[in-house]
Amino acid sequence: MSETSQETLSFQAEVSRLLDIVANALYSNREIFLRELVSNASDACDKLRYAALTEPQLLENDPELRIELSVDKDKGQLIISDNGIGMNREDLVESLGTIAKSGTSAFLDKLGDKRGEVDLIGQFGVGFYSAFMVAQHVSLETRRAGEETGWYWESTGHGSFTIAESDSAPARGTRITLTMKEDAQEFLEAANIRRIVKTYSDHIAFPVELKGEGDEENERLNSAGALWMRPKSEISDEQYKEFYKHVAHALDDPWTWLHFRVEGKLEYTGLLFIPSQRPYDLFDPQRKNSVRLYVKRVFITDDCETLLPSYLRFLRGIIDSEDLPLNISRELLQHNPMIAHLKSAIVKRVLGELERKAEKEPEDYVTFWESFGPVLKEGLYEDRDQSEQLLKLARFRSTRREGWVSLDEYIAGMKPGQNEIYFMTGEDPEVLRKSPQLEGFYDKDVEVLLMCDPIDEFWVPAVGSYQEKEFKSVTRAGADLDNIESESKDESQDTEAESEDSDVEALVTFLKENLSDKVKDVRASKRLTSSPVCLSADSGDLDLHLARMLKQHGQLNQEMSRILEVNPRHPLVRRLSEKLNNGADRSGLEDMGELLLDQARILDGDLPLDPASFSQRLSQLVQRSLE
Ligand SMILES: Nc1ncnc2c1ncn2[C@@H]1O[C@H](COP(=O)(O)OP(=O)(O)OP(=O)(O)O)[C@@H](O)[C@H]1O
Repeated sequence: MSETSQETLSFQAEVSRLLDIVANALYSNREIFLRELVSNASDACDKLRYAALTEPQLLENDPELRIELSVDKDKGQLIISDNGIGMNREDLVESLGTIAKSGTSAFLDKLGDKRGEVDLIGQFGVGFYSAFMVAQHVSLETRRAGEETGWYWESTGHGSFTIAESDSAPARGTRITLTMKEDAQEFLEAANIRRIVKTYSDHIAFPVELKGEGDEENERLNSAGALWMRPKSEISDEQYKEFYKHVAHALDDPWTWLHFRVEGKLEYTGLLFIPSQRPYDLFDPQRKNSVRLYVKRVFITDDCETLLPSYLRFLRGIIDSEDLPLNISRELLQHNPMIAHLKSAIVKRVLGELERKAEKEPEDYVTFWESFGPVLKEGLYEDRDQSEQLLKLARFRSTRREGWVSLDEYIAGMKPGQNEIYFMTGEDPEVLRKSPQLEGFYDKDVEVLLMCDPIDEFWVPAVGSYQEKEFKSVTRAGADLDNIESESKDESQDTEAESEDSDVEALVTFLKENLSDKVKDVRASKRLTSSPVCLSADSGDLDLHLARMLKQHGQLNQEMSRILEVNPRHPLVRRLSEKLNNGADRSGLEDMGELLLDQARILDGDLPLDPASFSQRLSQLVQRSLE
């Protein structure tokens, strides 16, 4: 390196934290560092091949792209070279000093002291930095294709790295030298290197070679060639899994994969994976789709926004087209009608496969749903053409079952006289289960779906119905249980209910007058069985949970006026009613009315309208009862 240009730079704070984790207690199988470095070298070759489509001279002097591993036992070094795209100074500082991934800080915070957790770090993928699991010193010489200046980079992984111009960098591409830690000498053994490459990197599309000693020829370690072009029968499950880890930069096993070839007017091959673990940034709006697009085996981009709908953004893998033009820009490619065609074909295939899984392996399907259901549901809102099929695939928590229920199962279990699909939204199914609004539904054994993903608030109104059955929120007063036949009750109970209603009529009128500025209406409730009161929304009004969510996010300023339902069968309500009918002191009853309303608000997860007055009223009440 040339001394004059040498500079020492600090790693971004997140990188330092990550390196600390990586170097100390990361994976039980450290050997995957080699997979990561070979994978990067292969990506670098892919990038060069793409760049050479428009600038063929970049490949001119050295057209055979390849990756070479060599060992210097005396120095305890493993060297990984590629003749791919290489890096210039900016690339080096950007790529090997910072982490561009969004949500890194949040991720590291989450990792906290659970440092050993392979699962978590595996979702994140540490790539190049995994070299520090086995190396005490990492140096790198590189020259970007088509550029004059070569660069040197080195670090021991503690806080900083050094960068300088280099005279000895390869003519093109990157050479990484790992000086191994004392306890990582085993990775200098040819037998181990052979085994590791065969295990993890056999599918790499470029030759991976082990440099021969002295005059010996290089030894080819992998099969090379695009894995997805081989017939399915020649690919083992292990090979599929390793390929997934390479394309997805993941450590988990895929939940399933689809490998298909389509011939005819448009020809393409696809190898798509559904991960088994939910990536940590699945809901990050910055997150990109990462199905890689190839044209005739040439990698084009892993950022073709129009190739997948965003509700399938959990997919990983490749699509390799025979028809797309090789030489158009990535931007123009996005809008090529063939991409739209590919997209709809992928959607059809993936949803078809999910339907098959749901039917044939329902238990396994549920594990998929638990990871990716909330994302798939975005499709209900975004892609109305698929909503029928997506609704078929959706699974829900419900009041009547422990596990998950499909809409078809729900409909099959509907009660005589029930025409609607009842649901309730909230944050936690267990809290919802105890909601007073559900009492009447429990009483008549009518199943209610419990929806707890934020997206549920949006797709339900957009979709409206399934199999001609409308979705109806139980928090709307309109969700009337009168029409549904009850198994436990007979006609005489209905007339009884009517007389109960008329008993509390005066109380209802009284509360209406007194609370007119705080509620829209007061009604004798048909649904409450054990709670004295609850709030509900009028049929045209915003659902309770949605209104609360919007308020939290500053999207709704005013308080929505609600309906107060009182339970005519509850002893407290009946007692109040009697008092009123017997001409009791009205001001005491007014306080009671206020307390009932606040109680309903609390049951709904809200604060009393005026906490100070609430507390005062409550104290007075307790005091009186003690006297
Ligand atoms: N051999 C190489 N040739 C050219 N560029 C490389 C090479 N190795 C790494 N890089 C650059 O460094 C970047 C960071 O690599 P790193 O392995 O840390 O992350 P990644 O491959 O982008 O993603 P992941 O962390 O998911 O593996 C790469 O995106 C690439 O730009």
